[in-house]
Amino acid sequence: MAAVSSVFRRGLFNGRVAVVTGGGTGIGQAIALELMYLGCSVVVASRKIERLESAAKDMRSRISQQLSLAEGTGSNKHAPDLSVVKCNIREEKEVQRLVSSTVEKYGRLDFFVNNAGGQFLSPAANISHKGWTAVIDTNLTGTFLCCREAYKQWMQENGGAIVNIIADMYKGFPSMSHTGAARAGVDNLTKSLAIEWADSGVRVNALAPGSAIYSDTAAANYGDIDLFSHVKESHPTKRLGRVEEISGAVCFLLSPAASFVSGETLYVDGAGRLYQRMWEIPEHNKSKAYTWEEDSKEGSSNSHTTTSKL
Ligand SMILES: CCCCCCC/C=C/C(=O)SCCNC(=O)CCNC(=O)[C@H](O)C(C)(C)COP(=O)(O)OP(=O)(O)OC[C@H]1O[C@@H](n2cnc3c(N)ncnc32)[C@H](O)[C@@H]1OP(=O)(O)O
Ligand SMILES: NC(=O)C1=CN([C@@H]2O[C@H](COP(=O)(O)OP(=O)(O)OC[C@H]3O[C@@H](n4cnc5c(N)ncnc54)[C@H](OP(=O)(O)O)[C@@H]3O)[C@@H](O)[C@H]2O)C=CC1
Repeated sequence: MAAVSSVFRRGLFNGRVAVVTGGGTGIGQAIALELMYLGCSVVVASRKIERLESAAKDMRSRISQQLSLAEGTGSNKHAPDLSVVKCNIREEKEVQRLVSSTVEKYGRLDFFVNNAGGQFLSPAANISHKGWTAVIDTNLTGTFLCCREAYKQWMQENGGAIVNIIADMYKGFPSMSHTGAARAGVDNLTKSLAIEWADSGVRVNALAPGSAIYSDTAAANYGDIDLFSHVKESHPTKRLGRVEEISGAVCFLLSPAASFVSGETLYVDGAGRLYQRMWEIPEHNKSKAYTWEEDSKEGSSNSHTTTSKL
């Protein structure tokens, strides 16, 4: 049984309740596991209910084994609970039900982690309207709906903390322009909500994982294209990131250690955004320099008369 651990102190989140969208796979699963390890009950939500339920079964075993080992006993009065909810974050009513059923079941909602998301590789010129809409609806609108419902149904009156998982779109996102645009939208939404909801005691932050956090499900999304090996070679660390390197940072943002951190985007990317070359530009001579010589030539479309300059 694979281990679960944390650099944070055990019991840090005892009695707390979190929703983690996309919490059955990859990064979301690690976030859910670390929160549970720290005492938080978690609701994981996504579309594929069978995969989610099977993941939850495995997660419960891992956590109960880990907690028993750590306590040196088979029982733990703070044992955190794990629930699954089928939810497509693109559907407003499903998001409303996700939040209402969580509040109904647990009587509170302290943390909301907007992790669900994704995209496909494509040059911008080939993205269909439907494909663009699918990615924007998932990553931008879905995240907005989750934030809004968490706030309206619980956090407005009771406070809380939200973390929005975005992506490394610091320099644009060629080959995934739809997700770059959506995540930049969430980056900005995060700042707006941090201000609008400050008077309710709600902190809202974003976390941008570097483009190299390996999980089988993340890799499977790209079929035969070995995206992660490609990224690894051009990464300053010369390795891939691990899901627990993201979950620890999410736990930090949710914890009292970040009580004065809001409206921030934390890049967890091993400096990848500062270094990575992510798009090959073929040799070409299409970039024409502006020169005063050309500009002032008789008949040039850019030439100005003295009058027009005034
Ligand atoms: C050099 C670059 C380095 C990049 C590094 C990588 C960094 C990022 C890593 C990650 O994010 S890993 C996580 C990956 N996980 C996911 O992406 C999972 C979630 N993804 C999805 O659910 C889909 O990708 C989706 C498109 C967001 C939604 O899919 P869904 O199944 O719900 O939509 P559909 O209704 O099937 O499709 C709608 C529409 O979208 C177009 N489309 C979908 N997939 C592709 C594709 N592979 N290629 C081209 N176009 C696609 C298409 O128009 C679909 O409509 P139809 O044609 O099917 O009618
Ligand atoms: N891995 C990486 O290198 C990076 C990842 N990210 C982002 O991190 C997040 C987690 O990705 P990762 O764990 O790597 O990849 P995964 O593919 O494992 O995770 C994506 C998760 O999102 C869920 N999901 C997708 N669409 C929806 C939807 N419409 N409604 C509800 N749930 C949905 C999926 O579940 P289901 O199919 O059951 O709905 C799945 O659990 C994503 O937002 C991803 O884009 C960002 C940068 C880099």
